[in-house]
Amino acid sequence: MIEIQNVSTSFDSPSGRFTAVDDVSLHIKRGTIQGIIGFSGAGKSTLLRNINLLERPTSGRILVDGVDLLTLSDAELRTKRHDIGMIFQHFNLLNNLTAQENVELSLKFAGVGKAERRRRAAETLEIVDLGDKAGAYPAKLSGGQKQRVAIARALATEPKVLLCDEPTSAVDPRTTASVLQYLADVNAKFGITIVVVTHEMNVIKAIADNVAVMEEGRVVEQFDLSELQRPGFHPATQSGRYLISDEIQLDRSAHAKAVSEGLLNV
Ligand SMILES: Nc1ncnc2c1ncn2[C@@H]1O[C@H](COP(=O)(O)OP(=O)(O)OP(=O)(O)O)[C@@H](O)[C@H]1O
Repeated sequence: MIEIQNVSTSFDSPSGRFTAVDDVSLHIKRGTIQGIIGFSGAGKSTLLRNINLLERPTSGRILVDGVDLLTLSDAELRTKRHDIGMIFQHFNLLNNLTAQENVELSLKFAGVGKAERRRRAAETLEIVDLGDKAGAYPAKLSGGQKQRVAIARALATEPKVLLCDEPTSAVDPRTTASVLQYLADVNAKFGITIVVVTHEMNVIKAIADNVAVMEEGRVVEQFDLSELQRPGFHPATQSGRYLISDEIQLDRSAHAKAVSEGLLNV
């Protein structure tokens, strides 16, 4: 589904060229929830932003559904990005628009007509249980509600991939569980492939199928969440204490059902 091949991303800095992502290769299977974890500055957000070319890699290839994004024209890339939704730590909603209008805006950019925009935005807000907040401005919403509007906005164009950059870092622990539950449900219901960047292992443990550990721009280790008890983890994984974090309890029955029915091939 997502093939990250030998991707490097460098920036100019006052002290010279700085490599934020250093020769990373990662294969993310369709329908899985892939976690990316690491300390601050490890390159996680840059790698995530490489996937939709919000940050263009300096070298390497990014394939989404077999399409090499770096070969696309600007117009082709704009169209392809409708398949790749994204949510951010600080929600990135427009404060002068209502929840409904924020969601409609992404549909407008996707070229959807006015009546259809209205219908689809209302429908998508229902998915995150915010139908009753459609007319509310962001200032009147809690952090969790804002993130749910952001999820609705990302889902409105019916993406195949959802990129999540620290989706729960700006909300309290109880709201974290609720936001993660919506992400888990969206994955199970629509088979959307999700990539979650976080520095919190309990987030990864709650929803991810696989995790990649980043350190200094490199993926130093990848493992399946079922392997947590095995010995021999990389020092970065051990020093991050990623193996012993607290648990967040979610209802994963929809996920288990989707796997047993073959909707999700994890
Ligand atoms: N546009 C940019 N220009 C220059 N340097 C950048 C740019 N974007 C990121 N960096 C640098 O690249 C490194 C990796 O940043 P990145 O945000 O990807 O890390 P991260 O693991 O997501 O960290 P955090 O958890 O703090 O968000 C950092 O040192 C950062 O300062």
